[in-house]
Amino acid sequence: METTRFQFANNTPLSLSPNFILPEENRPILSEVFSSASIPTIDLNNHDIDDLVSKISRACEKFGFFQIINHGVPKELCQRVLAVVTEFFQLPPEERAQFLTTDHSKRVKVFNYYQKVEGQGRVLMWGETFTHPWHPTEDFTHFLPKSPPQYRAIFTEYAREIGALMDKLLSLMSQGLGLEKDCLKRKIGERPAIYTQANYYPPCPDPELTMGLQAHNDISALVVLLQMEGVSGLQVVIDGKWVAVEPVPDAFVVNIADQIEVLSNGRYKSALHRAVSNKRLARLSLPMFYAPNNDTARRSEEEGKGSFSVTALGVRS
Ligand SMILES: O=C(O)CCC(=O)C(=O)O
Ligand SMILES: [Fe+2]
Repeated sequence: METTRFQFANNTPLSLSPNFILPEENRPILSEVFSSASIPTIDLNNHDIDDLVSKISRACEKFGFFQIINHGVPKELCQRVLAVVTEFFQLPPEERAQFLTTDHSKRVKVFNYYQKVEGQGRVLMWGETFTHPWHPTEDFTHFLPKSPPQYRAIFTEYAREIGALMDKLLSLMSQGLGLEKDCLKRKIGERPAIYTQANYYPPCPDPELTMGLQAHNDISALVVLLQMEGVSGLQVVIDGKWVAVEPVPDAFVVNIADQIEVLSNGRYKSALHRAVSNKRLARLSLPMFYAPNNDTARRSEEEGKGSFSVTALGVRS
C-alpha cells in the first residue's frame, strides 16, 4: 500500500510532534503484549449446532472477542471492500476533507480521535476515521461517497452479507443464553442503528510513543470487524493483560459490545480494546457496528428496566 505520502484530511502534519506523543503513562508498552493464542477462532461451518452455540457462548463469556472462519462471506468481496476503502483513504486529502466535521450528529464524517491529557490538551491518535451508516435492507447508498466510483456498489453488497452474518451471530448468541433464537435481535429492535467506522493508521516511526485508537469499549451491541492481513494492531484486555488479535486469513473478528453485555446481564463481556500503530506498514480496520436505535434504548429505559437493561430476558449472570 502506498503510504509515504499519506496526509490527514485535516492537514495536521504527520510527524512525531507533541500533537501525537502521549504522556508516558498512556503509552502502549509493546514488549508486554501477549500473542493471540488465547483468543478462539471458531469455524462457523459446523453442523453440530449445539457445539457451535457452546463454543460461541464460551468465547463471549470468557473473552468477549473471537475470530470466525468459514463464515460464508466471499473472500473476494472482503478483499474488494478493503481495497475500495483503502482507495478512499488514498484520495487527495482535500477530497476527504469534504467529510470533515466536528458535528457529531452528522452521519457521514471523517474525523480524528484524540485523548484529552491533563496539562497537554488534546493528543491526536495516529489515524484517521471515516464513518457512515450501512444497512442491508434500507437504502443507505446516498450517504456513501461517490468517489472512488465503485464504493457504493461494493459497500452495498458487503452490507447485505454482513447483515446476514450479524443475524446468524445474534441467533447463536441468543441460543447460548438459553433464549429463543430471535430474542437478541428483537430486543435490539427494529431499525437498528447501524454504522461502520473505517480506521486508517499510517505507519508510525515509533509506535511506542503514540496510539492508533485509545483503549475503549464499544458502546453498540455487536461488532464484526474486518482487518487487513499481515498487519497487526488490534489488542484486547484478557485477564488484565493486553493480548494481540493477530489477523487470521479470511476471518472476521467478532466482539461483544456494551449493549449485549447489559442485555445478557453481564454474562457476555464487552472487552476493553485498542489499536496500536505499526512501524512499517499502514493498517486498515473496518468494524461494522449493530446497535439499538435511540428510541429503542429510550423506551427500554422508560419501561423501568434500568439503562438499556433486559434482565427481562431472564438471563442469569
Ligand atoms: O483498528 C482496530 O482494529 C480497532 C477498531 C475499533 O476498536 C473501533 O473502531 O471501535
Ligand atoms: Fe472498538
